[in-house]
Amino acid sequence: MGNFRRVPVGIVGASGYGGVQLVRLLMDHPEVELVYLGGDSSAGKPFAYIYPHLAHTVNLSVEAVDPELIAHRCEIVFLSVPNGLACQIAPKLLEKGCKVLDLSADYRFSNLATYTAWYGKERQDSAIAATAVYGLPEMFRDRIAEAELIGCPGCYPTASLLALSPLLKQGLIIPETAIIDAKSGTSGGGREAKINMLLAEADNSLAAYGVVRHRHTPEIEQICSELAGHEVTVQFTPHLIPMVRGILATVYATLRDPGLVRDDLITIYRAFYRNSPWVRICEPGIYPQTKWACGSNLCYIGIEVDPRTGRIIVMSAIDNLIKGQAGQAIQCMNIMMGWDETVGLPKLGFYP
Ligand SMILES: NC(=O)C1=CN([C@@H]2O[C@H](COP(=O)(O)OP(=O)(O)OC[C@H]3O[C@@H](n4cnc5c(N)ncnc54)[C@H](OP(=O)(O)O)[C@@H]3O)[C@@H](O)[C@H]2O)C=CC1
Ligand SMILES: CC(=O)N[C@@H](CCC(=O)OP(=O)(O)O)C(=O)O
Repeated sequence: MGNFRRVPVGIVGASGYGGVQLVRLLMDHPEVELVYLGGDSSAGKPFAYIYPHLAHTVNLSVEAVDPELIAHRCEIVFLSVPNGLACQIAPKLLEKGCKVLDLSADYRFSNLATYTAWYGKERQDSAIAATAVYGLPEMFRDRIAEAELIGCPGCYPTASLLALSPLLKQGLIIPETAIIDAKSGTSGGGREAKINMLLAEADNSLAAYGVVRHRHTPEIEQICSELAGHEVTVQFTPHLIPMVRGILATVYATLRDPGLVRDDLITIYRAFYRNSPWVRICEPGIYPQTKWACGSNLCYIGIEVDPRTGRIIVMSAIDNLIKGQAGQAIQCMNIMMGWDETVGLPKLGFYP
């Protein structure tokens, strides 16, 4: 046998929806060994007690969060905790030499004043935040490869930015005309009990929320501005839809060149994403469904052009818990470690 060694990894927030996806995916990842699970109210419980369906594969218990102990055991740490906590844990782990992937919003913003304005928390870690890289591999693969700290994107920003990026980077639309109409399943709200996520509240109903003030707006605008090379504002409206997993973002924007037709745009998107194994551009006239992406790390993109209005309509479907959260974090880990970015990630969804 050779001297093959699996890299020890840990998850803080293992009991949550992001945490349980990470556990499932990392247990099957050929390059890593899951050695630590951390949490707050679940600390002290066997993971199999929280998720009995994984009892036959996971024999770890959830432990209290002690950065000293985590850094002693792990080389890579995933933080899947509510906003405002990772910025208290990550600096200690980085100081001890860990690579850190934060699934919350704490390290997504290059300007911490924007974070404080939208998340209401003052920060003391600006030097460390300045080293963080936004974990959208399709846009920032080279930076991710060099990073020690990743601020993984939100689920809506992932779907929205994969739809918008080719248009902004290549100057194909008037940026300020971009409208993002997005729908999410209820797992986007996490496992913690909330009244609006009760079956009786969410089922058989559909409504917008966070209209003109959802905190993903500045995150989407930050990346759009970087891609366009100037300050961009977008209109973003999220909706809660009665299903468990999935996001569909439908993006509308006015084309600069009204002569462009659907097939031109499909060719442009295919070229843009030719080295991105997790983005699939649909055939002409095919529009993606969230069900296609369910359980996989894929983002499906469908494209249409309306010659009457001069608008492009881009439809982007992901699994919010995989490409929108845990899968994308693992994709980033693969890139940071120099592994193929597809390793250990599901290529096929569940259908129907
Ligand atoms: N759900 C989604 O679709 C997406 C979520 N995100 C982000 O990912 C992060 C995790 O989300 P999600 O999995 O949905 O959340 P959940 O509510 O399902 O889980 C939250 C986790 O955080 C842990 N936690 C809470 N407080 C503490 C604490 N003080 N110390 C240690 N652990 C703590 C909880 O542990 P315990 O049970 O032990 O208290 C639990 O495991 C969030 O920042 C979220 O915004 C990002 C993209 C998509
Ligand atoms: C349906 C639902 O509630 N979705 C969540 C988004 C989840 C997410 O990506 O959150 P973070 O940016 O905080 O990581 C919301 O709208 O707040």
